[in-house]
Amino acid sequence: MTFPILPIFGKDIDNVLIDKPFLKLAGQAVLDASEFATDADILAAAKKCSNNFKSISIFLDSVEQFNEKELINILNNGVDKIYSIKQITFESIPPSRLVSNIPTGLARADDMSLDAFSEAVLSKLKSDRKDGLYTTLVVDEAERCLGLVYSSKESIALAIKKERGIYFSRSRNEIWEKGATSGNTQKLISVDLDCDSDALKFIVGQDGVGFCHLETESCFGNFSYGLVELEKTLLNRLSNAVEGSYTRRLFSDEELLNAKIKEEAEELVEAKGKDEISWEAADLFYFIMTKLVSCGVSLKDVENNLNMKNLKITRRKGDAKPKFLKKKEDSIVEKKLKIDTSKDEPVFLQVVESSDIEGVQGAVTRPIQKTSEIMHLVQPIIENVKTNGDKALLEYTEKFDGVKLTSTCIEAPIPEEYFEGLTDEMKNSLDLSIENVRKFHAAQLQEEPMVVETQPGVVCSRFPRPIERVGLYIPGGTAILPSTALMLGVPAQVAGCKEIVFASPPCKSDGKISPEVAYVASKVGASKIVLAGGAQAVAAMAYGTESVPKVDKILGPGNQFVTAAKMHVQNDTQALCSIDMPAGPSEVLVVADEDADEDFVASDLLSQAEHGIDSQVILVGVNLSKAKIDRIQQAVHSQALELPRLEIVRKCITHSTIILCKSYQEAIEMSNKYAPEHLILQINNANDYVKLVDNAGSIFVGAYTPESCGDYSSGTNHTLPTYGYARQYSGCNTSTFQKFITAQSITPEGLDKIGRAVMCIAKVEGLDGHRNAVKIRMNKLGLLPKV
Ligand SMILES: NC(=O)c1ccc[n+]([C@@H]2O[C@H](COP(=O)([O-])OP(=O)(O)OC[C@H]3O[C@@H](n4cnc5c(N)ncnc54)[C@H](O)[C@@H]3O)[C@@H](O)[C@H]2O)c1
Ligand SMILES: N[C@H](CO)Cc1c[nH]c[nH+]1
Ligand SMILES: [Zn+2]
Repeated sequence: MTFPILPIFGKDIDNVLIDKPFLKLAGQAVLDASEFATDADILAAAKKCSNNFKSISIFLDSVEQFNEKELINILNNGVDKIYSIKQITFESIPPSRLVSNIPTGLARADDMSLDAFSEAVLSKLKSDRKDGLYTTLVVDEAERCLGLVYSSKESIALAIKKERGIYFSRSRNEIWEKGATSGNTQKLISVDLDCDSDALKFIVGQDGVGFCHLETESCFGNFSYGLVELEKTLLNRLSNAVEGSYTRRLFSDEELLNAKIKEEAEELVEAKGKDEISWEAADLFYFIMTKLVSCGVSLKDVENNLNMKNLKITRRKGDAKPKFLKKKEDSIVEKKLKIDTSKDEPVFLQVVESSDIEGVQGAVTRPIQKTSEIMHLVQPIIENVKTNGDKALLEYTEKFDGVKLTSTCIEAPIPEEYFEGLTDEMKNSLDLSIENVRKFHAAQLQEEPMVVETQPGVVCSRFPRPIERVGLYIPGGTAILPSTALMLGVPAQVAGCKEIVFASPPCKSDGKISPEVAYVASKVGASKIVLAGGAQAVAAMAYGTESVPKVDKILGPGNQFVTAAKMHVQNDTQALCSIDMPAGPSEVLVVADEDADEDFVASDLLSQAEHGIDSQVILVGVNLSKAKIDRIQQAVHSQALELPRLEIVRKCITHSTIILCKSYQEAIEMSNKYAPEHLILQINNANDYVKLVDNAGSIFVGAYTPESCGDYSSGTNHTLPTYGYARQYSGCNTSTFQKFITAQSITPEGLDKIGRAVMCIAKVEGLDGHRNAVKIRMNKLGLLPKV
């Protein structure tokens, strides 16, 4: 702050500013404390000043006028400095804030004339230019540069007098009032001198289209779209937004706006990585700015507040309020479960009645990010891999998986070192699982063509062909999944795919793939293992790179980045690549009745909860008593505490629920609506209810059928549709690795049977070429009457 005048105000500050508005241009003010009785009076005056001045200080004759606590209070509430002739030092007050030397330029505001004010500025200025002018930087209220101009002593005096942007035009050699002809005028807000007093800074409020004669906001073009521009847009929308628009809805529905702020804040909390965090933060800023504008609070007000907080000399401890650290229902549940929470925070599921429509809606909402948001994050990754191939792949592996590799793939035959550490027990377990999966998938293989004679002489057939080159994604972010390798590799082999490529993120510690995944890869005849994960692995297989072959279909589960990338490439005709299904974060819905074993129920819920924080587990209870619910919650809690992935489980459980139904029928309907990846029936006569299931990836029937068996060894596939896609997708099966070709063969007799129908329909479609292809043949066969 180098303005040469520091006006000192007494109690009558308002009237003085009405009489002498030019004083505001100093941008700084001092309050004479001798005119105020208490620290509260000083702060009230300082608050009033804060609208007009960037900096406010206090002048004390004697520091003893206030005690230490009061001085701290003054400095903690936006006062920059306390000037005091008689000095005392306090340990808790920095010497830079309690100053004994009286600043230069201090002058009584009520005695100050306009001429004296201008003269004080002009006498301080020196010009280093031949024409005697002063370089003047013009900035807006957010201190964004509008342009560079020149001022003369006369133009400065006039600018101060009229409080407008008035400069000296070198081209016209005359005083120039900005906007006098264009209407793009400027209100002068404050004037600063630079460190050696040879240049000025005018802070102005710019009216009209902007500062530049080319009608841009600044002489350097328009400003980029940051918070200041967002504020302008929203202010504009506040007065002009069309009825029915989203912004209008937000302005008029406070509850919706507040809910969006909470929602975006939560998404920001959960966001990871620079891109995702900046994306979520931008969303949050949007809703916050909407709230500010709708409440008449400006960005400047917020900045003033930040400034004030920055001046605090004592700070609060900053702990979060308990309600944000613990779930609201904790206390009830603690009582109910009688859990010693001092040792272990309870792991419990929310409970809702099926009649609570909103509660159920919340319970069955999957904790996933909007596809559009994830797409925005994966698209640049895909484009980069498409353009830069292996180089980009290696860079992303270093960035996301923390491994610096020199080559992207392991080629078959996989070198021995990759199998190190594989025990016989593990090999036998994998062999048993592979065999069961092979049996079940081989049984699905249709080898003979299907032949149907639809009319005498019209033979239609259909036969399968393997998809030639398949890319199998084996997740490896939070857990290494050799079971997924076999669930995908075995049916690919059974179907007869010619090239099987595996992709999986490499292990952080040694940059390798797990020996179990390597073992399965060699058993199913994979030609390569791409050491990469996420969107980058999907892109590499979809488009091919120098080392990764382009495949025809990509299969396999993965997190939201993997799923979004699969969906992107399948929509890109350039990739010419299909996918199996959106198989995202694991989920389970367990239907249990009063007779279900609570330990079994809890273990099934936890087995999927441990997959990832974005997994979801739901228990649909049929006529469960309160005591039963408590026992299930207790079992979930005590089993969870023993799990190594407890922290993941805890997060998953925060969006997992028990829904209470009144009948088996209602429970199955609830499940059909949710369309779970896995449905577990732990109810009496479970088999009888299978026929009522319309939507589910895979069903586990009866108390002794844990979902884990399907995950590993029984024979069914564990790559299954999630997000509710079980409504329209099947889980992975042998036909997922095949396509079907149809063929037909027609004899003259057959042509006689269907030819007229073909001609008739072709005619109505206006496709005479089609009609002719039949007509010519039928004519030659003498099947049509001569005309
Ligand atoms: N539906 C099914 O059939 C099925 C089967 C098995 C597993 N799953 C699910 O698969 C998922 C596996 O997820 P995972 O994370 O453990 O492994 P993953 O291999 O799917 O994902 C790990 C990769 O994600 C990428 N990634 C991580 N953070 C990123 C970021 N901020 N930006 C861009 N990329 C990023 C990295 O490249 C990393 O290699 C789990 O949700 C699990 O529930 C589903
Ligand atoms: N349950 C997962 C599918 O949602 C598959 C899996 C692999 N390993 C253990 N489980
Ligand atoms: Zn599982």
